[in-house]
Amino acid sequence: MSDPILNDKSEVDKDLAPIRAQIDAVDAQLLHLLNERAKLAQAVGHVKQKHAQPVFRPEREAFVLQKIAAQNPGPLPSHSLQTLWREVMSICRAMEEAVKVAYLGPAGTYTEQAMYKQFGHAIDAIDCTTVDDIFRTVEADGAAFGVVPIENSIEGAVNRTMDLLLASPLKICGEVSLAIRHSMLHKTGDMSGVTTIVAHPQALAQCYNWLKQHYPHIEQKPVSSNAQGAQMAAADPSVAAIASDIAGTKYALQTVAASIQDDANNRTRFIVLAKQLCGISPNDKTSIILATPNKAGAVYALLEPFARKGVSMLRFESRPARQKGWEYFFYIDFAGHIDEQHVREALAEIEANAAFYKCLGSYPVTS
Ligand SMILES: C=C(O[C@@H]1C=C(C(=O)O)C=C[C@H]1O)C(=O)O
Repeated sequence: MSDPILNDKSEVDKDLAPIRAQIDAVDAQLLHLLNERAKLAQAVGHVKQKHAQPVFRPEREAFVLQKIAAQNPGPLPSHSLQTLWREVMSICRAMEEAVKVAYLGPAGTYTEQAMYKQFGHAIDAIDCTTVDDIFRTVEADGAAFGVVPIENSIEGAVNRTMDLLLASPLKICGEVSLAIRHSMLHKTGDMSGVTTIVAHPQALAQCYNWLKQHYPHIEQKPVSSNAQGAQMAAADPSVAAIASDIAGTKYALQTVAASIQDDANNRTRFIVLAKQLCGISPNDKTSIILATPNKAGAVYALLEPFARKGVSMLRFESRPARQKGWEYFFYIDFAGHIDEQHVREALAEIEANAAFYKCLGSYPVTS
């Protein structure tokens, strides 16, 4: 007697065979088209080389991603296609040259995730130990780009990044927003012998209530990155780390508890640093730093051209000024690009009246 399961299987195979043949044919077309695209990127690379132009053009990539969403006939969701296209562009870009990107390492940090989200994986990633190191590396041409955290939805601004932006000649040419989900990680998963929980101070703060509820008596120790904490936990079972599941997998740790951050909508925004300025994209924002004379109504008066010229402010942060004479530096993000007429006019007035003015750059908005 014939085996019904085997029979079924051959029935399934018979039904699948023609569809799989079509998939193979589509793959062959995709393969051809992807290589055609790569050859065009190579041709673009030659032109750029001739004119000494940068390989990575964030504004052009933003246009490509916008077109993908606008022309998408479905059923694939646009955001998935955009993720795919970022990788396609990354691979095509690498045909011109693999761009060097400095990030806050070691491997397994959220900054690494943000970097790959922005640049795709076909890059030359350089891990740095501090935010200062990233600025220095890009300033010294050790990398064309740097990715650093700038603000978290719970903890607010990353002060070191803010302070370095004030002094550095580097420009902002992109931003990345990432959902931050922390896990409690341990070598075996058995927390009974754990005496120390390590993480970046921001991660410890983002899990404050959860830690108080679950491990109130275990000492918390800040380290320079969550991935460094994960490395420590991998080497010592008396240490547990708070980091991403990606870091957990990278360092062969068990997840004791997932999504332990106090706010489910915990997000961090990262910026991309470079020496190059970014052209106009479909949707831009601009970052500036200002200081006003210390008198009543000065901030209001200084920013009035924004209202008059129809420029929308997106973010307003202040940092104490260390120099004498000014009380605060104001870090302002607003909608628009410095090459747009109304923005240029508003900024010219603001610059003329400010005690201090610095433009950090215009760059594509990303969600
Ligand atoms: C091909 C280019 O170079 C890079 C790759 C891009 C792509 O693959 O679409 C787009 C912008 C650049 O970062 C280009 O500038 O057009």
